[in-house]
Amino acid sequence: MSTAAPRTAGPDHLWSVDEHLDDILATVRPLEPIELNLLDAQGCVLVEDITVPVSLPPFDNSSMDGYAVRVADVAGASEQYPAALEVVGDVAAGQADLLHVGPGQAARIMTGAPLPPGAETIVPVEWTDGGLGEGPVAGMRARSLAPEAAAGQVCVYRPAGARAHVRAEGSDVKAGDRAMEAGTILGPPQISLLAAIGRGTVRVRPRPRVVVLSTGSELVQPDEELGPGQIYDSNSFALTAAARDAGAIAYRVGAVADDAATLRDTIEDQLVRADLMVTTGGVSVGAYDVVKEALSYAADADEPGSGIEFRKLAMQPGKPQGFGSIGPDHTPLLALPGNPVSSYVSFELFVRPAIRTLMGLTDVHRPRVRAKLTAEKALTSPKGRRQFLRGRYADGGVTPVGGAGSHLVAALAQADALIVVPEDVESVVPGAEVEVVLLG
Ligand SMILES: Nc1nc2c(c(=O)[nH]1)N[C@H]1C(S)=C(S)[C@@H](COP(=O)(O)OP(=O)(O)OC[C@H]3O[C@@H](n4cnc5c(N)ncnc54)[C@H](O)[C@@H]3O)O[C@H]1N2
Ligand code: MOO
Repeated sequence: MSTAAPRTAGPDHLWSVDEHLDDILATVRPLEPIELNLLDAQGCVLVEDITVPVSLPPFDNSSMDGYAVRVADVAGASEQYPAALEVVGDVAAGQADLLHVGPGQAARIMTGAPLPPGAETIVPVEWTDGGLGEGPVAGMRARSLAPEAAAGQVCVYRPAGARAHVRAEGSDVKAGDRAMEAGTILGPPQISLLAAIGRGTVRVRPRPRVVVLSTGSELVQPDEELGPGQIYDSNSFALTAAARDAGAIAYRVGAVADDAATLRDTIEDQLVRADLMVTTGGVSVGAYDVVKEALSYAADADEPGSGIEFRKLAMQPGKPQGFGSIGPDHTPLLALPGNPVSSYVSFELFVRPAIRTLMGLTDVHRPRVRAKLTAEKALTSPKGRRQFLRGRYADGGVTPVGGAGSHLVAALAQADALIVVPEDVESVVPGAEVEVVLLG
């Protein structure tokens, strides 16, 4: 059950970081599972148990290029007294018609090829003369150079015990075994196993589709000319990248001008491809703070809990925030503040866990560690605010980069961690232990 403050908390209620996060996580639900092609399921959470349909390996096969022989025929073989065997032909990987290896015989065999009937063990080619009669060889001649299959006689210089260099059927997994459990996150090794047992599709929770929309009439897209008073739109890029990093399929919508009707239309147009919407800017108390203005219409009296609520949080940066749901499908929407550091920190603390919850992941938060503060002077923090300063973490220590200003994107680009200064702490001296969020 959520410990979040009720939606009716009122405009003057100062929300804690935890209350706001709890409210978001109590609202956002994992997406419904779908069947996806294996590679489209990368990074997704499996929702079915996977049973192995066919053993791996499916048949006894050779782990070396060499000769398939009978144990007794090579017992006691040495360079001085080689065992001379009649070569009956080749067994290549994928070959269906297998030769029979009788007493005194050998079949030239390739790695991965089935152990032919009659053969009991494999002698690597390096332990033989390769059929050339000129002492030990380093390998076989390429098929392009010697297209005829092996024939004639081979001299074996070493004995081999029963089933040496044989990979037994089912030695990896057996038919009927549980290969993977629901809840597994599909990384490359898991995708490898699924493909190996013949699964082309799997049932998973899909990646959420996240639409990122920035607002502000001052914003210009990169590569364009800056006019007076204008700045480049960095938030929509930063947050689209962050959404992808969190596991989402992210769509960036370039900056929308500070006009409530345009913003409303744009949001409505985008809803069709969104499991989650993120906006930046326009949530403060200015006359042009258009997100607040545009989304205040969204509450639906017939749908308790719908609509976007704008709040003040006891944190820095990231004080003004909006959260709620919008549109016929009650798509969750997080309205983040416009200052670039504020929007990025807010994303890390609130949007990333929401995306990971939609994916059905249980571990939705960035890892946190304790670290020793390395700094020339004490850090200061406003009373009653949880502060998230940018820092660099290494070897159990953390060093602040840049100041507390929420416009400092150059310092943000140097940071790999957030230093957390709790609400009741106004100063942290160098050498003190602090909590650190690792940004990965
Ligand atoms: N009188 C008050 N003013 C402000 C308060 C307050 O409590 N009282 N809160 C401040 C805090 S804290 C924040 S954070 C900001 C939040 O403002 P908005 O969310 O309304 O954002 P904007 O006003 O649109 O922009 C703020 C700042 O960030 C720049 N910006 C916006 N979008 C982008 C973008 N996509 N890329 C790069 N930079 C962007 C924008 O130009 C502004 O400089 O409000 C404070 N004010
Ligand atoms: O909260 Mo604002 O995000 O401090 O700059």
